[in-house]
Amino acid sequence: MIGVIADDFTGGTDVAVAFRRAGLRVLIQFGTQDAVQAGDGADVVVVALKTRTLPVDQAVAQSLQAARGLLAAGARQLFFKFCSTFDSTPAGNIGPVCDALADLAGSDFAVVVPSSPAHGRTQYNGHLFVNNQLLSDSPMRHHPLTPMTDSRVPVLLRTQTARTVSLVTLQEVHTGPDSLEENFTGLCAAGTAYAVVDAVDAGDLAIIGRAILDHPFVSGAAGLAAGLATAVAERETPASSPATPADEAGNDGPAIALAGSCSARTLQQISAMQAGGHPSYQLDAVAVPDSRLLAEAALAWYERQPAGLTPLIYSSLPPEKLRESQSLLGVAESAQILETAMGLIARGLVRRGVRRVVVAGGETSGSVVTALEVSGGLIGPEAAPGVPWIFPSGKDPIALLLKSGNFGDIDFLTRAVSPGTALAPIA
Ligand SMILES: Nc1ncnc2c1ncn2[C@@H]1O[C@H](COP(=O)(O)OP(=O)(O)OP(=O)(O)O)[C@@H](O)[C@H]1O
Ligand SMILES: O=C(O)[C@@H](O)C(=O)CO
Repeated sequence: MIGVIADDFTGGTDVAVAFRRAGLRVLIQFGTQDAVQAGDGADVVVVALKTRTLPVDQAVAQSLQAARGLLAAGARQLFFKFCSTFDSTPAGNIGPVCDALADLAGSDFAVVVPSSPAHGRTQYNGHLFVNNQLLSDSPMRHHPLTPMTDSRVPVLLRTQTARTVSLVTLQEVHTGPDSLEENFTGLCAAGTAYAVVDAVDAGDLAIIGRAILDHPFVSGAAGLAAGLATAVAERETPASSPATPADEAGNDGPAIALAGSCSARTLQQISAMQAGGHPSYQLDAVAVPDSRLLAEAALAWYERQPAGLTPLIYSSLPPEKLRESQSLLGVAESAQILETAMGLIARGLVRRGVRRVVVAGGETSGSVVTALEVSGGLIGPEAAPGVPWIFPSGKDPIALLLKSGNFGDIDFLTRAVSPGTALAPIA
């Protein structure tokens, strides 16, 4: 089994689905728990954490706890999933977490591969590109928590670790898996702890995947997972077949869309659902600044809806209205009221028989997952690149779709709530 430690929730689902695409059986667990549940014959277990912007010592401690759980559950290889835009600061957390996990795995050499071509992230001569733009020229340079103003991955990593970092170029990758493996052995013998490896497409990542199949510790984004998964599927028959409709029976009942993201794409997806005739209900925290009352009113509205048309409950506002709401209630306060309300609503809806819960927004997803007491589940079909259905292992036979604010095309929400979509990929 490969044990993955992801530094955020949506990164966890992204890496999980990259493994699943190659036919592997993948489980995801949200947060560290007493023990990692490897279930019956999982090929990959992902522990999704929220450590990306925590203080270094906390990020290291949580990552180590997750990794120990994965090793105890039988992981033969540890994979640290960081963001494909190398989201971090000079203090970390990628370098310190890699140092700690490498030591735990007894590894004195590891690859570092941010390239994720499916998301438009590629690396050439150590420079990271986002949709053909240098990382430092991309919108990531304005990120509020981890502004990325240098595109040179080896340089970024050297500020975060005292260990030796080397670059392996695309030309070296193109020599093929056997000579790449020899290259890695030589680098390791010469004292390199981390090889930052170039890759611009899936073929490059498949070569790297073959060369690192037996490394005790590797690090990278979902692109590396795809390359590794290809190599695993070539060498081994997956321990168990991927999720089948039979595994997922019972998940195709009534659906709901819950939107808390105020991103431009989510606003378009909400309009598309409304234009398609789906009844919709807006949570207004300014009029009713109380989570419980907001939730009760929304659930009462839900009970009045005719059967057959999947409703949408949302709090999303366009930027100027959002600013108004935030200035009246406070940024953190309004978010807290609405996130708590969404959690209560999700719980009330599942009690009323809803079986497919589609959520837009990372923070909103976090509060729904917590309110539904979802500790993890089986990764199912992909609704959009990097957005898989999740079939939680808990008591309720539900299917969850957690969508990052900007992910998916305009009709994504409409398609996601259509009957049958949890059992088959959405076209
Ligand atoms: N009407 C509103 N007034 C104030 N805050 C709101 C309103 N609607 C939503 N919010 C808050 O805005 C935040 C949106 O964050 P969320 O992570 O859910 O979406 P996102 O940032 O677009 O998604 P992602 O993190 O996946 O990119 C949440 O905390 C939510 O509660
Ligand atoms: O690697 C990525 O870009 C994503 O999986 C991610 O980490 C989102 O936060």
